[in-house]
Amino acid sequence: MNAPLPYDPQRLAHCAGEIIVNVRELSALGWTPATSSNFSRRMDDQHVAITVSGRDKGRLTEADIMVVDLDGAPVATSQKSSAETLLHTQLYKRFPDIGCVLHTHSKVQTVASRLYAGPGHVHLEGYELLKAFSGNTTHEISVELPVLPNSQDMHTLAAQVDCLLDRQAMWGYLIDGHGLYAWGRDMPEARRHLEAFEFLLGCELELRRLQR
Ligand SMILES: CSC[C@@H](O)[C@@H](O)C(=O)COP(=O)(O)O
Ligand SMILES: [Zn+2]
Repeated sequence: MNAPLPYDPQRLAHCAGEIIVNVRELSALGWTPATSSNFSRRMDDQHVAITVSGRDKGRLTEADIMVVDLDGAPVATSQKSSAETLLHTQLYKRFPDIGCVLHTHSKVQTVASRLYAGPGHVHLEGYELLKAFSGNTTHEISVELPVLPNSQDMHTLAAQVDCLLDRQAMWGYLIDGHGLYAWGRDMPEARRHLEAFEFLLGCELELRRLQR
């Protein structure tokens, strides 16, 4: 007889459903080219539903979502989780109220990451849409979106993210030449943050083009 699962399978089905529906829409926008991007949802205080590595994110089914623990180790499966699992689990481990992490590779995000890698951040100021980030109530603020150097070593990247989180509150970061990470307490909040970053980065790129 199989050992009982250490998590609630109905909770996994719910989280997988949420990921599949939302990621299909993000993919239709062209934000997940060539199997890139990864997505996760907290299931409980010890388990995370996350995309299996290498899958076409525009065609996810329940078989493409697996469970890892907060250290990123697979739970009750031999599937291989996202190559960037550690960047998800570090956020769930650090912030018990974070419930969803979304990572995409849109062209806007990738171009912006290249242009702002030098300064190491994108300065966003004066936009009404800054109110899309939870905690902000006015356009009269500024948000610094960090840009980290890319690495294939997730421990190096995670250490850089931890350093930033020690210094500032944030809802996302860019990785140079790579893409964007954004998160929130649940799927709608994470998605709102992701869409707000995408829109604001698009505005900054457009302004640079017009001011040339
Ligand atoms: C297809 S290149 C992109 C990958 O290297 C990676 O950055 C990515 O976002 C997807 O990796 P994955 O292991 O499928 O989660
Ligand atoms: Zn990636």
